[in-house]
Amino acid sequence: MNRRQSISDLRTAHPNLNLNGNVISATFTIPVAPHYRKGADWDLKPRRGQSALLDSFAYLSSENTPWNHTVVAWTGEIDEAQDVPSPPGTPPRSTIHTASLNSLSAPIPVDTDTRLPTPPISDGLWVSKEDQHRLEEQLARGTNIKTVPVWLADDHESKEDGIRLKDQSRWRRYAEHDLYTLFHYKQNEPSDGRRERITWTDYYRMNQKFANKIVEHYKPGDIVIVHDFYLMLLPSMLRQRVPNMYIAFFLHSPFPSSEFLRCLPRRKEVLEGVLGSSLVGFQSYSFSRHFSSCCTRILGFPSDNNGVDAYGARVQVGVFPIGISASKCESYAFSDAVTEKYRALKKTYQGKKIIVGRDRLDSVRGVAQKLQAFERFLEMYPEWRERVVLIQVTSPTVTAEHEDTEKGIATRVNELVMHINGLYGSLGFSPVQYYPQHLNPEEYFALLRAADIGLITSVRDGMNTTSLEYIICQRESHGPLIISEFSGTAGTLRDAIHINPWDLNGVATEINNALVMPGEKRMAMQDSLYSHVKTRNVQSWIDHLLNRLVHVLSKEKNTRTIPLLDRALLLQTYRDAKKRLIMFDYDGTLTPIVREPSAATPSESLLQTLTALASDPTNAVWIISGRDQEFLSRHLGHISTLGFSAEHGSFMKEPGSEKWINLADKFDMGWQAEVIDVFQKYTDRVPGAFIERKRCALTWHYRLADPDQGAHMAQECQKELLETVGKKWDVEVMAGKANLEVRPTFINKGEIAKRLVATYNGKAEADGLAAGNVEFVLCLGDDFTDEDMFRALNGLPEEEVARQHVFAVTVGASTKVTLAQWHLLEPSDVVDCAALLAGVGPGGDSHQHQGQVNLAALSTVEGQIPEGEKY
Ligand SMILES: O=P(O)(O)OC[C@H]1O[C@H](O[C@H]2O[C@H](CO)[C@@H](O)[C@H](O)[C@H]2O)[C@H](O)[C@@H](O)[C@@H]1O
Repeated sequence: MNRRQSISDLRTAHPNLNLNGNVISATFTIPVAPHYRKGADWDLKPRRGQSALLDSFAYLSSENTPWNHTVVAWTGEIDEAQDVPSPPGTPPRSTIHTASLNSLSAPIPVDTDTRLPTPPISDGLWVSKEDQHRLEEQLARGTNIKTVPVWLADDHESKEDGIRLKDQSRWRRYAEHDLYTLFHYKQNEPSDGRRERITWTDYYRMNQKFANKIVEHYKPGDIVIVHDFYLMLLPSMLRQRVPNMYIAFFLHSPFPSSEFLRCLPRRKEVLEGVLGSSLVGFQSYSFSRHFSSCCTRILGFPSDNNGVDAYGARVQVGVFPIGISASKCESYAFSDAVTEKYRALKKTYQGKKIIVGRDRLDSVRGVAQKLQAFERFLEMYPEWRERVVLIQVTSPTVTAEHEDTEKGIATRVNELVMHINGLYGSLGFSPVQYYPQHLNPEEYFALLRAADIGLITSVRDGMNTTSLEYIICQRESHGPLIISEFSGTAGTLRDAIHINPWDLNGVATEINNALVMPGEKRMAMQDSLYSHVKTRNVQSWIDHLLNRLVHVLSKEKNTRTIPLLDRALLLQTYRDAKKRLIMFDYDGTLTPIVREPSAATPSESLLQTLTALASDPTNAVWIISGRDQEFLSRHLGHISTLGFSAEHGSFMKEPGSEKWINLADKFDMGWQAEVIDVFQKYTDRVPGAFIERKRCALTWHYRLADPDQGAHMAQECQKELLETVGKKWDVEVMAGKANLEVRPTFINKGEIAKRLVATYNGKAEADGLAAGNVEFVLCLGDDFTDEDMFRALNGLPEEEVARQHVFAVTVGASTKVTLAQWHLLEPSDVVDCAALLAGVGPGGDSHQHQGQVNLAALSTVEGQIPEGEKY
């Protein structure tokens, strides 16, 4: 079956999706490290690390999948190549034009370059436009992974004829200093925000430049997979620009519990950024559970084990442990060159058992714990002294950001090695053989084959490639794998020996157990691990992630995404209308949701905007809220030209009038006492919960309670109310935003919306309004009580209001399940739009007269937000 056929099969299987077969992978750096040669072809070298991810890219780019694959990534730090330039068009010796999989993604960093690194150029490296194009060409055609580079530089450094690259590592600073650290449960010093403001701005702008590049290349039907903690804002930035884009996010690193994530000052932005995806993937179940629980505890979004309800849309969360390219690893590990080195190693260590460790020099890899456990082992089991050697290879850490902390670790590790060798070594033998260096791939695989035990003691990691490569290398000798339970990989390797690296006695005991384990048991364990690594390889990982995304997308209840409100169309319709009706919900629409209901007060710019809008005699402006009269009168009552509907339609107050009309006065309120009893029972059980007593409706709030307990008890309470009060009285029990509300069924906001349209249609010039029907209806709301208004407006006959004159707008995500036709993201956008109509500036000043607003500039391309507007 060829590619085109497979894609057409996919389309047939998912007719509601518009898949075109393209996959864009957004990852931090391009698969190769480019070295600049002014006026000549770039020198492209293999990039260190991330072998599994790069293998998945190579696979997606190959003929073995139905996908047409492109990688979008930053060039990485660029330095100048130091060899003699070749004439343009002639590939230099070291240029990777037909880079093989092996050289691009060697499991051990391959660094054939022995030259000293070029010193950084203080005023930056100037790269001409022509040379930029040359690299783009080389990456598009010259490698086996089609790559589109993102050029990162300050705007004032990007000129028409080229780009100046200065302080290039700034683009990784926030991710590596703040996110990487915290995600691995390491705490930075508390911050006064000054340093962070700069690094965060770079992080934000870096994500934005990725979004620009992807949107530039995007075609409807493309799938975008965003990788790792460098790009956590990207999913939402893309969603804002192209609401119906198919987006998945995969985190390669661990994800911490909410108790830890809370320490991050930008925790909300980071979580919200990821929630722009339809599917969020993690290495292990505990990381996925932490993420969902952070969304609930930090953002207040309901969640369960399978996903998060964010802004009214479902974001699925899943577990996809990454694998390695097992067959590539195997053929390399059992090549003649490696076998030769393996034999040499075996000879050198004849009569000794070999324990092997290969880690990056980073405190989370647990090298110090490993050495301490090994020392304990030699102490507890003296019979093994001089008969066991630990060969520990430690590659230098990659980031300059952690240089200081990692220097301390290097010293500690050296001290431990010397201490153990001093204690248990002799002139002719050192029990710890320590190699702080990069190994070449042949030596690395030979070592993994020669070992009798693989020992991984990381205190935190997402996925551990060495453990998987070790399993492949032990195909014939069946050496057990001892792995830390804190490694994301441990959960998938059930037949490995799991240890707690903080329990030195436990690790020592397991080393001994592994050494004395009978051959049959070792073989059985190895068989199971080997077949796991062979089948759960990197190819099946990416297939699984993509299949799951397609499944999630096709099962989405709401395959319709709603466009961002077209402000130009809104303003034009507003200007053309002679009679207008504008209805605003309050909480979550005009003011953001906050922890305490009493704290949701209107901002100064909101008050000025509402005053200006309602003072236009052509406008009827109403606040239609679940709030009571007292709250609305206290905060908005001084704007006499506003109309009010309180408690979900129970009370009304006309513009200019002082009198509230009770629409529920004929209704028996006997139900209230019964509801209060039930609410009280749950309030007693849930610390932080409280009852809001209004004149008619009653609300039970649990936003201040533990989110899990609150949500669970709200379900119980709702069930109880439906079975008791709900069976006796004609009342509705509604689950709102961290609340439960009860009100008479016949009263709702939809009835109010219908009533207002009918009333204003009937108003004549005598009432100060133009004769005839309303010619502009704008209705904005955020929760499901506001859906009643949208439903009512959608159901009105054309004779009452023309369809093109109605703007039903929900506040939330474009993927929200709603009856509205448009969306705005947050209350501040609502205030901006209202200010636009009222002809006042965002601060409430009336300098921006209606006639001066440029309609064309307001137009949106599939919901595009102009760059910088949201920041
Ligand atoms: O119809 P609305 O104007 O949207 O009012 C609905 C309810 O909003 C209030 O509660 C909600 O907002 C609070 C402030 O942001 C928040 O703390 C609470 O968790 C939300 O449920 C209000 O207290 C209720 O009376 C309204 O019915």
